[in-house]
Amino acid sequence: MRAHHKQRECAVNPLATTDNLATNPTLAVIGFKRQIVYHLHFWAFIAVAPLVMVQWQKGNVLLASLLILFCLNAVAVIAFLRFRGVYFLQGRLFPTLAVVCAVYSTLINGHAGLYWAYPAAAALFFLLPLKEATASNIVFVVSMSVVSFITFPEADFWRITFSLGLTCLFVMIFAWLVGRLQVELTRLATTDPLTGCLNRSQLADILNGQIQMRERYERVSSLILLDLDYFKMINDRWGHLAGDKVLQELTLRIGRRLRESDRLFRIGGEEFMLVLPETRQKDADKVARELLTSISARPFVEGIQITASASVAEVGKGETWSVWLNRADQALYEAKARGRNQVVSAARRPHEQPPEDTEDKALANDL
Ligand SMILES: Nc1nc2c(ncn2[C@@H]2O[C@H](COP(=O)(O)OP(=O)(O)OP(=O)(O)O)[C@@H](O)[C@H]2O)c(=O)[nH]1
Repeated sequence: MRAHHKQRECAVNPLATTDNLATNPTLAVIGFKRQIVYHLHFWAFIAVAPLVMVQWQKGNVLLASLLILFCLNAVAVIAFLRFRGVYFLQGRLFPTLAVVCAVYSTLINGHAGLYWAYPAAAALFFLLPLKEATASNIVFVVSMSVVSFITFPEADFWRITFSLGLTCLFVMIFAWLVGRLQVELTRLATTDPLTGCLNRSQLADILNGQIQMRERYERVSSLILLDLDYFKMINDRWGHLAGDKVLQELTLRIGRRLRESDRLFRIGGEEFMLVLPETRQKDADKVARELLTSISARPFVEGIQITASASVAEVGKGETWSVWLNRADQALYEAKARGRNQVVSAARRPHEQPPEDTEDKALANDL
């Protein structure tokens, strides 16, 4: 029934994913974006570095200096990504310098500078968020139009304006579709298709996030494991499709009771896990009991009457996510063993004192 511990516990440095496989979809997307930034800066450096010499020899000191800045920024971005896993200056300098260099180079070098406007326009969509890239490109196309109007004959001005505008439009549509595809693929990879609950892919990350809140800010979260009782019998008696509908309705019933910040996972066939941020054991116990009541009180589709068992575990100090989950798992076994349709609170680890006790004692002393 349960195989949580197969999941790897290590947090992966997203940049390390240039060569390794990411352990969850979110890390895969971050790794993908970083690879784009990395390769763009690398190849831009290779292309632009020789131009520094060319422009210097031609006496275009300002343009050569801008290109040197461009190359230094490329080296810094690559180095920061490689060794620190962060963007140097948020990756903003490349687009700015690329646009300024292309405009200025066209102004002083004519067509020789103009050719660089096309890759610069496309690069903006790979480096900036879509809205920012679109706005920057509008400014870029307008600037290039003005420069073309000054530098070239009228026929060339129209050609440049339209061809550059069209290039921007095509890349924008492509970037927009890639963005949508990425959101859709992430959703598909992180959710269970039957119920829409989160699947196990982000389980470790979300539990680790709660553990960090506990360690850094003393914000205590709890988790609930909830498992339907004798679900096999439902499938056997009413069929698999009816079983599926029960799982879907169960998800709706649980969802109605949750807060926006709570997370609902389907971690096994008929086993669910709820992560309740900033919720102490006592309050999570109450939620679990209410959930069991909402499950057993009313029949499901086709009059199917079912109950569930649950366990509740508040995160303990110094616990890893697998230890935390394991405590909840043991308590769920206990709930099943005690006869099902009940909530069992996971035992604290021996050295931990429940904070409620301290509060209660203080209250007793006051009285
Ligand atoms: N309809 C349906 N059934 C599923 C799905 N996933 C798992 N199951 C079934 O869920 C049942 C789980 O059976 P068990 O693990 O024995 O659990 P149980 O019958 O609920 O018994 P206890 O948990 O001990 O109370 C199996 O019959 C699985 O085939 C699903 O997506 N849809």
